[in-house]
Amino acid sequence: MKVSRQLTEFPVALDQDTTPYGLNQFTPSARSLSDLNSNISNGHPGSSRIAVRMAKAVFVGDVGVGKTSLINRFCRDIFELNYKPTVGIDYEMERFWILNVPFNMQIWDTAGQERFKCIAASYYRGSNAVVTVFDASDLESLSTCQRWMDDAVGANAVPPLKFLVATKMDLVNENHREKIDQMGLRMANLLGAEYWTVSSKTGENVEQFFRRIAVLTFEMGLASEITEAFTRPPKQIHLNAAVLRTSNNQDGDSRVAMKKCSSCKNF
Ligand SMILES: Nc1nc2c(ncn2[C@@H]2O[C@H](COP(=O)(O)OP(=O)(O)OP(=O)(O)O)[C@@H](O)[C@H]2O)c(=O)[nH]1
Repeated sequence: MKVSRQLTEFPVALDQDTTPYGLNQFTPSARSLSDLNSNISNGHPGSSRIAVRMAKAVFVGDVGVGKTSLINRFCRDIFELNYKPTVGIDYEMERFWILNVPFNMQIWDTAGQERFKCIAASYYRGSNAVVTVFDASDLESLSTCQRWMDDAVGANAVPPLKFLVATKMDLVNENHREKIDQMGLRMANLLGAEYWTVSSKTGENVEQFFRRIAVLTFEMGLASEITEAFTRPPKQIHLNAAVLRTSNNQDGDSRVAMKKCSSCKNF
């Protein structure tokens, strides 16, 4: 069962750049990815005391290309033919369980309309993934993808993962698919992005696409934590309340002294 909830208030935009690796620097191994893929679900495997991990994905692209429809298909399993423009920005949170670890994906749906650009752009920071969307039945929307991607990625000190998504594939004639794929792939290569084709109307590839974002951002977060743990100075290791300090005395013995952490009331 998928858990989805919409917040009535926007949480504060993440202002920390927590992602140290971009797609170019970090290529997950096929084995670890398949392991993760076989262990990912949107359901609850049972209660867990493990801390919830979090990632932020931002969707950008021209007016009416299908950003909201894609998110709605995944989060609510609905599709509406009536076009309702996004005003400013919208937000969804989706819970995944990966290897029994709870993982929340913040999904930020930005407005394609130029007049909302400033509002939307203020939410680009702290993204772990940027998804640039174009309409496969209107290739003019492909030409603006580089600008959307550059703007969203450029707001992050740490490069996020990049995805280029062709929507409305149900409107594309079979004979044109190859041409769309060629053009989409060429643009994706230029952007350094992973390329996907989806249809929010039929649901084609939608679930797989979001799982892919979840798996890659989760794995990237872990890699980041591991790197941080191994590069942290060994002389200061915070263990909840205590600060353990290792010092060498003149005889070369290693001693461990416990010091009260300044922020801790009880020790
Ligand atoms: N046939 C078809 N129509 C789609 C698909 N995705 C979106 N649409 C239609 O395209 C129109 C625009 O979709 P939205 O999802 O609102 O587009 P958007 O990118 O969020 O637009 P803005 O909020 O203005 O930026 C709507 O009428 C949708 O029904 C699709 O996969 N297939």
